[in-house]
Amino acid sequence: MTATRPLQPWTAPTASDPVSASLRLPGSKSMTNRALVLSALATGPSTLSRPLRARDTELMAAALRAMGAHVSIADDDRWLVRPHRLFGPAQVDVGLAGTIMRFVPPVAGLADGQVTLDGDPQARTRPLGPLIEALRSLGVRVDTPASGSLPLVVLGAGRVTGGEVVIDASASSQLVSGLLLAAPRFDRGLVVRHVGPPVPSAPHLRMTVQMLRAAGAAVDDSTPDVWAVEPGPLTGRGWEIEPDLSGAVPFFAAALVTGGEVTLRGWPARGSAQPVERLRSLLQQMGATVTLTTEGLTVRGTGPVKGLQADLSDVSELTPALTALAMLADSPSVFTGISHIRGHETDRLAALVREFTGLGADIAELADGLEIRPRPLHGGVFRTYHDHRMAHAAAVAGLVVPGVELDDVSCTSKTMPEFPALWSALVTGKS
Ligand SMILES: O=C(O)C1=C[C@@H](OP(=O)(O)O)[C@@H](O)[C@H](O)C1
Ligand SMILES: C=C(OP(=O)(O)O)C(=O)O
Repeated sequence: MTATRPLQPWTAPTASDPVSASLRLPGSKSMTNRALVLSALATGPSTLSRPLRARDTELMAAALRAMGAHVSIADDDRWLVRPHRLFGPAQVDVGLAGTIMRFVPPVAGLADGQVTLDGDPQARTRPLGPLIEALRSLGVRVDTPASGSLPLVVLGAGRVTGGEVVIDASASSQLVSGLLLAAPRFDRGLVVRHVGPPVPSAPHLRMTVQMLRAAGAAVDDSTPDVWAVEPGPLTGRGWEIEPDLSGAVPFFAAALVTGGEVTLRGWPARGSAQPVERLRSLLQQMGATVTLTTEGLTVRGTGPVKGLQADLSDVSELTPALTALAMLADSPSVFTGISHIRGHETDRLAALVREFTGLGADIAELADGLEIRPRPLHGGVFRTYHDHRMAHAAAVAGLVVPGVELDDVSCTSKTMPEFPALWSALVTGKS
């Protein structure tokens, strides 16, 4: 729906020295967009401190505003949300954001009137059908094309009865998160039961439950694959948005491949909503040391990068950056549990294989993952397919492979518009 951005070709800078940086990175996309939704559904005003300002979050703010919420994002460090009765007609541009296309339709069901959602061409191919079916089974009227995806029209009745719903959420955890975030406002609350192959991204589901509880909702997630949300008010509150751990991973990868050191400042001393222990373990297995001090979260490269055999289903959005690391390792890697990332911003398994093969890599697609046997790479064109994390992967490889030419780096605006500048500063030692 939004005008297409002009492509921005970019040559990934090569590092001649180990990187050494202490960075303050933008806020978490996942936390910012959950906080915006919960705030719009609350009984009183909320603030978001240090939110992420990027395409995904600005479009979420616009979506909620289009449905009647008062959302002010003028101040970079403090966004304000004043809830208001939700109503249509409203037009929502989801861009390429999974969080908008999966979190907004249940909210639209609560609005009084028609809400139309559409997005980038690639958004129309991302899995949405199970959520639409779930909403229909709850009595929400949703019109879609025969493909069962975007563009869709939610004919909100101003209320949703709620009850119980069965869904196959193996294509994306966001199909469950979207239902849960709006569920306290359903007349009877909601029980979501997943039936099918495993739901990926468990830490994101835990984040959904944690943030719902922080907003005053009663949620029972004690039975695997079942989530029960009581009906009740959500309270307005002050949300402290943590720095984005997934966005930090390419910077940490830079520490590994150059034998340098990167500190992510402003990391919560304890109690993060993001899977930091899991990341720590993965990076340590690849040869890093990871320490948490009062300054922040520090990753150091200690020698050669080591290959990794890992099921990445819980942290699948890290696959592109970890694949770049694996390319530069001293032994093979196998990543499994990530068949669903074929439905991310692009088919990431196919895209990673195609583009790294073009740089000379030995990389093969598995039924549910990737196999990488490191060998010397060479420069060349690397297509990013509108996918911010493809750009991150190319940037990591480019640190040690001269001449990695991205066809477009503007896709990083999805979650970190400042990525090219921050990356160049990291490499030139000016961060
Ligand atoms: O809920 C969220 O904020 C997210 C959930 C995950 O989606 P999938 O379960 O589709 O992988 C993750 O990959 C995405 O980047 C963000
Ligand atoms: C899968 C991702 O995004 P989305 O929230 O659009 O699903 C991602 O950021 O890696």
